[in-house]
This record gives sequence, structure tokens and C-alpha cells, in this order.
Amino acid sequence: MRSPEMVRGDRQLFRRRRKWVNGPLIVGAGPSGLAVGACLRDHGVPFVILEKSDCIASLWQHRTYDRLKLHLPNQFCQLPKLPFPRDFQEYPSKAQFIAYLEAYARHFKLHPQFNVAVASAKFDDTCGMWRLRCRRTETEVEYFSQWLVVATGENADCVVPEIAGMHEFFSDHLMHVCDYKSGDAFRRKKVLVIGCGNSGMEVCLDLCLHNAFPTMVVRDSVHVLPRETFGRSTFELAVGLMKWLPLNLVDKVMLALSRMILGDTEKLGLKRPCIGPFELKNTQGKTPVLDVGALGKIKSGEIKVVPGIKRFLHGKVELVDGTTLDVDSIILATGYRSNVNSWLQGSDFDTDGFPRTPFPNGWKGSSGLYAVGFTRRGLSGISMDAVKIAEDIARVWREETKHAKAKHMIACYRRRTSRS
Ligand SMILES: Cc1cc2nc3c(=O)[nH]c(=O)nc-3n(C[C@H](O)[C@H](O)[C@H](O)COP(=O)(O)OP(=O)(O)OC[C@H]3O[C@@H](n4cnc5c(N)ncnc54)[C@H](O)[C@@H]3O)c2cc1C
Ligand SMILES: NC(=O)C1=CN([C@@H]2O[C@H](COP(=O)(O)OP(=O)(O)OC[C@H]3O[C@@H](n4cnc5c(N)ncnc54)[C@H](OP(=O)(O)O)[C@@H]3O)[C@@H](O)[C@H]2O)C=CC1
Ligand SMILES: O=C(O)C(=O)Cc1c[nH]c2ccccc12
Repeated sequence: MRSPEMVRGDRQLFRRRRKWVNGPLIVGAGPSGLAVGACLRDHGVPFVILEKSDCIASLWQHRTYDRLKLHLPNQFCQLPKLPFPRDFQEYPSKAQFIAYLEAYARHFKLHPQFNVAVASAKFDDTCGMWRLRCRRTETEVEYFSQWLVVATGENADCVVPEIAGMHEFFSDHLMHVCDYKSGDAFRRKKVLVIGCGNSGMEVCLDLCLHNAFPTMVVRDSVHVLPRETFGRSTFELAVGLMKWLPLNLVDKVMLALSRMILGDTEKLGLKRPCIGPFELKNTQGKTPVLDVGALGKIKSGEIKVVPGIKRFLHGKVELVDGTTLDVDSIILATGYRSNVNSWLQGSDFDTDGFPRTPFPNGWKGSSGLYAVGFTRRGLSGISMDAVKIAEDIARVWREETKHAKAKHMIACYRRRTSRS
């Protein structure tokens, strides 16, 4: 008599399929995976893209709010080998960016395998290949490949902090910003937005524009810069200055300009970090806020700024300074994290799920492992990684296929000569 477990086990075994991939396996069909695919296509290298969601760029399609626009200008956000259409505004909308990515995938004939979640990946010494266990609805599929490109992103999982009383008192009125679409559902409501990065700021602005009453929690410090300085992108200006000046001087210039344009943000409860904005971004990945209007609403009092949270009570929040506020809903704008450690085995990634080798060399690991999109440099970092990864794989691919082609030609020649 076989136990139910055994029967289930047998069934799983029966359903597990194996696939040997000719060329690299790319995990993730966001901008990173698509960019690597496009560059490999350009080199004539075949590949397979595995994506756990049901579409390309799932972060952009399923986990961002309606008001979102890119906040760096066009030239820093387009992917390799296909520029944005000419009629794109300087800061494309989310809809435009998604349309561009769809067109990108079509143009390079990228056809990711959707609904395939990679559950584990490890390098198998015995066969000298990466072995990936994947779930596809009811089936388990095992993929084998000589190369593995990790393209699952810096924003794969949401950060949900544990704050006393939060789940107990607000479980029905609590969401992460990745599920927020617009302030429509929050009209006239008192909304506590936890976190003051770009998401926290922009959601507060959106809430204001929908007649809600947002309060933003700033537990520590934040750099706010104007999106534009003298009519030019602040980011572009900083990148220009970086060619001539060391980073700490660039930061000093940008902070002086920001103070001139925005005033003293510290007076608004937005203490600045000790490290400058671009150095902080490069060393710790903490993105400065590029202001698109939230600061004006903070100045006018429409967005309130409060310090850290001590605990939640029924319908209320108690802050570290002892004050208590009434709250209807909570939005967690507390950031994201990489998920690489939950599925990739090996030592090339650190405990935060980022490549151990520092920028600009983190794109290449050992045994045919690559990482794209972990430079903390947004979409322009992705493009840089993708070009290098595809060139590296293509070089080996050409060598190997040259040998294979030569072997094939010799075999054909031998067959012909032995017949005559
Ligand atoms: C709200 C927001 C706005 C941003 N705006 C800008 C901007 O204006 N300019 C800029 O330069 N950068 C911006 N960024 C940063 C970054 O450039 C983008 O988030 C970009 O989408 C990152 O691309 P990616 O492909 O590396 O990761 P993602 O877009 O997150 O794509 C990763 C894909 O991998 C899939 N995946 C994850 N785990 C698995 C698994 N185990 N198996 C299979 N598939 C898996 C996911 O479903 C996802 O589709 C923004 C980020 C956010 C969150
Ligand atoms: N228009 C655009 O292009 C946009 C771009 N983005 C990008 O998306 C990425 C993610 O941004 P975002 O979602 O804002 O995440 P971030 O990681 O940038 O910010 C998270 C914020 O949450 C705070 N936080 C975390 N845990 C707690 C806690 N327990 N209590 C109080 N505060 C907490 C952090 O504070 P602390 O610093 O103290 O840890 C920080 O202020 C960034 O690269 C950003 O630039 C996001 C939105 C719009
Ligand atoms: O928007 C983001 O998340 C980015 O990572 C884009 C970005 C890369 N480098 C920066 C420096 C300052 C502000 C934004 C970015």
C-alpha cells in the first residue's frame, strides 16, 4: 500500500521535465533581462528568458502607481540598441516606458517563458552546467545551461517592517506602496505614509492631489534635490560635473544649488544625511529624492512630516517623540530588496543578494554566472552591464561554435571520402 505522500512524490517525479538550453538562461524579463536578450540577439547567440510573472517588466506593469514617470531624462533610461521614440517627453510616463519595453521585446524577438518561477539554481560540477529548478503552474521543470544571467533586480521583494501593533490594528488598512495605484480610494482619509524615498514622497503628493491627508514618517534623514536645476536635469548636470570634479565636490555643488532652489529642507523635518547625495547613492544605494512637487506640499502643510514610529494602537499611531495621531490607513513606502539569496546557491552574491565584487566589475561571477541590474545605478547601470555580459558570452560562444562547426565539417569530409 503506497502512502499519499509517495503517490504525490511519484506524480511530481513523473511531471518533472528536463530541458537543455543552447546558450544562456536569463532569469527575469524586466529591463535587465530584456537588455541582455537584445544584446545577445545582436551577437547571434540563442538564449532562454524565464519570468515568474505573466508579462515583461512586471514591476512596471503590476507594481507601480499610475502617476509614475521616469525621473531621469531619456538618454539615461533607454536600453541598448534601440533609442526611445522621438516623440517621448523628456521624462516618459509609466505607460510610455512600458510601451517602449513591449516594442523592444518585439523588435529583438524576445519571447520570455512566462509563469516560470526559478525556485533554485546551482552549478552542477558533475555536468559542468547550471541546473535550475523551476515551477510552472503544476509542473516542475529543470533547466540546464552553461551560462546563468541573474536579472531579477534590486526591487524583487517588498520590505515590510515589523512595527508593534501594525498588523494587529491595521491589517485591513495596510498596503505596501507596490500595491498603490492612485489616491482615489483615500479621499478625505488620514493616511500615514511610512518612508521618505521617491515612492513615499510621490505617493504623498498623489494623495494630496486626491484630497486625502497624508502624513509622512521620516525616521532618519533624506536628501531632496530638485529634479531640474536652471531648466536642466539635476542628474544630468551632476553626471556632467563628475567628468571634471571628484564626487565629494560634485555633491557640495549640488547641495549648494539645491539649497538655493529649495531652501533649507532641514527646517521642514527633512534632515540631510552626513554623506552627500551621489556618494550615498554610489556607496549605499540610497537614492536621493528628485522632487516633483511633494516639497511644495510639505512647505504648504498639506503633507505633514513626523519622526519615527513607536507603536500602533487602535486607530492611532504613537511616535518616538511621544505624540499620538489618528490614522485611517497606512502605506508602507519602506523600500525593496533583492531575492537572489532565496534561490541562487553559491558564493558570488552577498547576504543582501548583491554581487560581492564591487562596481563596475560585479556583472561577472564564476562558472558562467552573470549579474545584470545590481549596480544601484538605475537603468543606465543596466545598459552598461547588458552590453558587457553579451560581449563576454558571445566571445566564448563564437569560439565553441567555431570548434563545433570545424568538427562538423571534418566529420562531413570524412564521411564523403570514406564513401568514395
Ligand atoms: C517605482 C520605481 C521607479 C523607478 N524609476 C526609475 C527611473 O526613473 N530611472 C531609473 O534609471 N531607474 C528607475 N528605477 C530603478 C530600476 O532601474 C527599475 O526598477 C528597473 O525596472 C530594474 O529593472 P530589472 O530588470 O533589473 O528589475 P525588475 O524590473 O524588477 O525585473 C525583474 C524581473 O525578474 C522577475 N523575477 C524575480 N524573481 C524571479 C524568479 N525567481 N524567477 C523568475 N523570474 C523572477 C520579476 O518578476 C521581474 O519581472 C525605478 C524603480 C522603481 C521601483
Ligand atoms: N519617479 C521615479 O522614477 C521613482 C523612482 N523610484 C525608485 O525606486 C527605488 C525604491 O524607492 P523607494 O520605494 O522610495 O524605497 P527607498 O529604499 O528609496 O526608501 C525607503 C524609505 O523607507 C524608509 N524606511 C524603511 N523602513 C522603515 C521603518 N521601519 N520605519 C520608517 N521608515 C522606514 C527608509 O528610511 P531609511 O533611509 O532611514 O532607511 C527610506 O526613507 C529607488 O531607487 C527610487 O529612486 C521610486 C519611486 C519613483
Ligand atoms: O530612480 C532610481 O531608482 C535610480 O536608481 C536612478 C538613479 C540612478 N542614479 C541616481 C542618482 C540620483 C537619483 C536617481 C538615480
